[in-house]
Amino acid sequence: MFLLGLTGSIGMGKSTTAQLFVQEGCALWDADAAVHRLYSTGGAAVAPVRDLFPDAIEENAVSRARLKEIILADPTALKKIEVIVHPLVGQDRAAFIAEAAEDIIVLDIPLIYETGGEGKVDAVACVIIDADTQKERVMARGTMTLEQFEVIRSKQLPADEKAARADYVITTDTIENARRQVQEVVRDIREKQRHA
Ligand SMILES: CC(C)(COP(=O)(O)OP(=O)(O)OC[C@H]1O[C@@H](n2cnc3c(N)ncnc32)[C@H](O)[C@@H]1O)[C@@H](O)C(=O)NCCC(=O)NCCS
Ligand SMILES: Nc1ncnc2c1ncn2[C@@H]1O[C@H](COP(=O)(O)OP(=O)(O)OP(=O)(O)O)[C@@H](O)[C@H]1O
Repeated sequence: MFLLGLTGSIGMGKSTTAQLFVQEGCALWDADAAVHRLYSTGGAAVAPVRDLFPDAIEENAVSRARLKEIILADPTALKKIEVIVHPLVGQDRAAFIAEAAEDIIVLDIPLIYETGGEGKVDAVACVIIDADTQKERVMARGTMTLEQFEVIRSKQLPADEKAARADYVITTDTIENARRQVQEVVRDIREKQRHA
């Protein structure tokens, strides 16, 4: 079993590329999706977030809209939320890995370098696209203001630094190109595993 970390800056194409790995027969665990589960009604992050930021709770779930307002108003808020969320995300990931049967498990982890996660995987693939396209794509989603996008981006390691540290770099200019690169990565890993 091979653990491949998939990372990249906000809006550079992690989720889209992750689905291309699934189409090549890889299992996928998604850190952002784990956060969604943790924030939803009954999720393990709801009570600890409520203790710190009661205004972030709506109908017994963590409201991302409220959380974004809080993060924008309070520069220390995101760090406090991360202290709650990241250990819970780690537990979710460990449970997934223990269950998976595929030969390659892709772990979609936006903050793999920022959180020291690279030591827990066998290799890292990083998606990359130029900064103008990144901004256009994030703004086109309509889920964040430019200011919110800049806050998040400023907390992330620069994209070129991530790419320089990664074992594989996937350019997300078109889907077809990204798919070819994903197939190449999968072929390389399966080849190496055969010789291991
Ligand atoms: C800031 C929040 C409310 C924004 O929610 P929203 O639904 O608008 O965006 P989403 O969760 O899809 O995040 C978009 C992208 O922002 C980036 N991002 C999210 N959290 C962080 C963070 N703490 N530091 C840096 N980048 C981050 C990631 O690239 C992510 O893919 C939300 O991301 C959050 O609660 N983050 C804290 C938890 C966390 O650290 N998650 C990161 C994965 S473990
Ligand atoms: N290879 C590609 N070719 C063309 N468009 C792409 C490609 N990959 C991603 N995109 C587009 O870029 C946008 C962002 O992609 P995606 O949601 O996969 O990014 P992400 O890195 O997962 O984002 P986030 O960090 O915010 O979770 C989407 O609109 C998607 O359609």
